[in-house]
Amino acid sequence: MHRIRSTIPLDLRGERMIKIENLVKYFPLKSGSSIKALDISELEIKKGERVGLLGKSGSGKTTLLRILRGVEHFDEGKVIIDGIELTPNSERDKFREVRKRTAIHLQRSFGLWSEKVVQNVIRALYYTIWGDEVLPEEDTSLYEELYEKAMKLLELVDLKHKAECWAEVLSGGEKQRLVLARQLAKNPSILLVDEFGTMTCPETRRKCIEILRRANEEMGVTLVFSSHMPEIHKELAKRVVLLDKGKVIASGETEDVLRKFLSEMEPSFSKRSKIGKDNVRADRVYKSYYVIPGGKTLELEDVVFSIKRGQIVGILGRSGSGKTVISRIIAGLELPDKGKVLVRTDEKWVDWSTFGNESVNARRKIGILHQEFALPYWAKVRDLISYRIRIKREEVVREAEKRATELGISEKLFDAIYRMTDLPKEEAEIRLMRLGLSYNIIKELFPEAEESITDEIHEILEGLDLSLEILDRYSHELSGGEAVRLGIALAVMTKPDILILDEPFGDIDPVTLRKVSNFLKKFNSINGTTIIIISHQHDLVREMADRILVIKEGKLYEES
Ligand SMILES: Nc1ncnc2c1ncn2[C@@H]1O[C@H](COP(=O)(O)OP(=O)(O)OP(=O)(O)O)[C@@H](O)[C@H]1O
Ligand SMILES: Nc1ncnc2c1ncn2[C@@H]1O[C@H](COP(=O)(O)OP(=O)(O)OP(=O)(O)O)[C@@H](O)[C@H]1O
Repeated sequence: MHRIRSTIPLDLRGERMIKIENLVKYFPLKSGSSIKALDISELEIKKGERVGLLGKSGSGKTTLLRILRGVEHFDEGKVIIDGIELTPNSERDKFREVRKRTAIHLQRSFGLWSEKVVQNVIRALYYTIWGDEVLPEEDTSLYEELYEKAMKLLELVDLKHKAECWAEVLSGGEKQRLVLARQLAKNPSILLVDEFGTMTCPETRRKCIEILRRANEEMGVTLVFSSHMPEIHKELAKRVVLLDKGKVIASGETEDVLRKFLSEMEPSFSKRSKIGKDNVRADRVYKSYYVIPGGKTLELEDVVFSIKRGQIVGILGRSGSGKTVISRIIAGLELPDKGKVLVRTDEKWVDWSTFGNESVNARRKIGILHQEFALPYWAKVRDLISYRIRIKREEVVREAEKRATELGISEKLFDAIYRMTDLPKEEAEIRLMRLGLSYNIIKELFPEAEESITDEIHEILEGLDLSLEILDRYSHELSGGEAVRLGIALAVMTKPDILILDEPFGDIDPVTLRKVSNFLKKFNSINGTTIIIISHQHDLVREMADRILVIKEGKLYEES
């Protein structure tokens, strides 16, 4: 291991909180082989330290955090966490004990209750006392006491104003802060945080950094976090540990470790795509959401813009400003309350509010990566690719239309069903249920069949720095960054005319990110694809985009 000068202040060189010795972790794969995810000979973290974990996607950060949380078993070595020694043969009780002393905030996984925001925190507070996430009866003194404490935590994470909202309707960044409030409610000795900054706007990110710093300084919580964002390490870490293929290869002062890591970055590709005619138009779009209780959550007013073929357009705005909503309106997955959104594919303008064959044809040319995308857990990567190719292929759609006619499904209903194929499965299920249908209708209309994985698809995977070996893995056998890159691959491999990427950079380290942004710029240059990117990584969006649109207080502005 390369030791870099450490600047931990003397007063923090206190008692040991975590000690790792000769830790080895393998993941057996369904295919029969296995992956060595961690191989750490030695690592020690003191009580009260703030340690940042850095490393390329797949280097083992999440696995290490999960082991420290007591939810992941390992194969060799010893890990001592707050005085509790874990080995591969430790009894379950030991792992349970570790879980009582730690709290974790996982990447893109919110695990929230389908209840009011404040009740989510009340449950976490209840857990600290009784070890179960129970919601006490309202109108009891216990409920009131926990309510008051929960409101203080919500104030700390700047969500007091959303206390009475249902958790589902929070934006990505708001959910992230709610998760932080829930973890702090558990009053842990060690707080483990996996990629908290990626789905939040710079302002919320600064707030989260402040929350974590205060939890560390005022509550004495030892903080171990992973982040792909150099600025988060600079602002929050007292020490950075660099992982590479499961090994600790450097540990020490933030600037030094970052410099070592970033030296691997490839040069940026200069984009040179041809810009064509308009192919997206928003005409005086209005959209608002209300929730009961909670009131108005969004009011977009008089949104007007057009985008040309071949342009890369970034959409920026604070957390909760409506970026995801706009992207879904562009994709025809939400309809405006007033106004129109039109897209042009195959030289024809299609208004998403008119259901029918033309909109089906346009949908074939749309690629979308959702912010809260989740790959089906048990699916093999190869099968996910086959499905995505089929669902956008013209002959397959024409066959599906014929089957729909035989089943008495109208052209308009077929379009409504086909739109669901661009939504995450859980959401599609809910929407289909509202139409009186089940998800089986999609399987019936689009029967499974194996597609060949062409050289072109191999090139896409490799361009996104994904090894072809993942084709035979299951989606849950991928790291967070590998899953997002697969998500991008699935969105681009059908060569859409319009590609919408909602937070595609979140879980990716800067070195891999450069490869991904270069890949997208080359893809845009070669295919003339219109790319709409929503991301809180503002510098990168500005570097890639031809234009920037900003949403502020319900209005959309062109940045000059
Ligand atoms: N179906 C819905 N019902 C009620 N409110 C909603 C719904 N969908 C979104 N909202 C609200 O609209 C606002 C904007 O949400 P959106 O997800 O577009 O934000 P965002 O700008 O993408 O934020 P982030 O950067 O945090 O992801 C939020 O306050 C959210 O609570
Ligand atoms: N459940 C699993 N089954 C099989 N392999 C896994 C599993 N989870 C992770 N891996 C593999 O173990 C290695 C380490 O993964 P881990 O998620 O710890 O990486 P990471 O550094 O957190 O990556 P990222 O930055 O992409 O989130 C990767 O090669 C990954 O593919």
